Amino acid sequence: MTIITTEPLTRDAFAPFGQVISIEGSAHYLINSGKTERYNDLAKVELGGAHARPMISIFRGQPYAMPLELGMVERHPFGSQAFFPLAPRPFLVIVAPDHGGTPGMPRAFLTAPGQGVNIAMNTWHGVLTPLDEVSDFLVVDRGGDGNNLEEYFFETPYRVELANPIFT
Ligand SMILES: NC(=O)N[C@@H](O)C(=O)O
Ligand code: NI
Repeated sequence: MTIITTEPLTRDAFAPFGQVISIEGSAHYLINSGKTERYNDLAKVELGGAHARPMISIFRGQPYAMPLELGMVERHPFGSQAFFPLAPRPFLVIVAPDHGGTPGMPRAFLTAPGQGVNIAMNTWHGVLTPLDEVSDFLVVDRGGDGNNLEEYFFETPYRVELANPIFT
């Protein structure tokens, strides 16, 4: 079983797969008579296909034990998909490049507390993967016509390991 070791989530490292959603390092400006900071336009929402519309949902995800057995990745051909944690806890973001319609070697990013991601349209990714405890996420993705889910099952699962133990 091929081992994938987690790496820290950074904007540069994640750029081929989407954007990092975070207050840290983001431009912002005051609104509401100076009572509110607006961290503006943090990610690129992509909506394709017929009758496309944005959807806002909340996902309550069960935690996954580590090391993780990764048997499948998926992608959404008609839209991006953003996950922002409603509690400042790390979670796992697994993505993979596309090689002629099938996923290449996956990468596993471990978020810092307060980081979320927007996975670009048609990008291979693992499903929402909370760690340690049940976690709620605000999700922005695409509604509309057509099948917006393509799954790929690996012949042999990967084993995803934490670079450093984060939960004691
Ligand atoms: N199926 C669904 O809504 N969620 C997945 O797309 C996921 O990436 O978790
Ligand atoms: Ni998805």
